[in-house]
Amino acid sequence: MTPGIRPLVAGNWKMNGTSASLGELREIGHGFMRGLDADTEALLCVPATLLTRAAEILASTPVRLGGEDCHAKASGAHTGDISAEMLKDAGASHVIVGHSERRTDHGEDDATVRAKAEAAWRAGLVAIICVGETQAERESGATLSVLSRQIEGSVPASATAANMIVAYEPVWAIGTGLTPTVDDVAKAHAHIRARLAEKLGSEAGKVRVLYGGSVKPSNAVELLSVENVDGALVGGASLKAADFLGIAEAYQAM
Ligand SMILES: O=C(CO)COP(=O)(O)O
Repeated sequence: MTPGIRPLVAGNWKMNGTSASLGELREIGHGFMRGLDADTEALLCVPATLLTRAAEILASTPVRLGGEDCHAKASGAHTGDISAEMLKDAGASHVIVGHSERRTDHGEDDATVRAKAEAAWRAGLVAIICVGETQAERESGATLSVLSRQIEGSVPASATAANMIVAYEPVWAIGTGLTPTVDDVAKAHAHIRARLAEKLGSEAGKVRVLYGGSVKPSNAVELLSVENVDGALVGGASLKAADFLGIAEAYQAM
């Protein structure tokens, strides 16, 4: 945690969820209304097909909604793509950009990610910019240099703590059940904070830096109590209300 930063527990449903999953979403909303630590913010990033209904369900709860990606343009001839403006219109306040699955599956590079973050701001959304090294990069000792390059390339110079969140997601830890050691998480997050400070000055001290990659209720306290870890970006465990609420409860245990 970072003194003065309100932690955020964010879910990323990825390409999961149909109307049958809305019950879990409702339960998550109720869980946060039942008084989970008021100092912890909650966000669910869901497939665009669910946003409108999710917005209705979560309207009376403190849980915010996000998209999982956006196009860099506001509108136009881009079949199958969704703009930040459309996400906003459907009820989103946030959008994930540069997730490693987008970088890999769709060949998105840092410049694309930066353009998407700027598109998010144009639409009034908060951009959650993801960075993280692959297994091979980790094994070759390149973790910190990869993070430097991604921060340099993906984070626009006009980023602020109000319009951007950074998520450190080691690619090898996503969906594998593997997590870095607490020491490695601390080093990566301190490095990200330092690179942000070079770019954004004192504003960097207020930017939320989330950890993502196999976060679950049983490891949440350990991972979320690391210095400079200001919350979690949760994949698989955000699909079940009990698991997601269990992770959010980690902050009450601190
Ligand atoms: O990619 C992630 C969140 O964006 C992490 O996914 P898992 O929590 O399933 O490892």
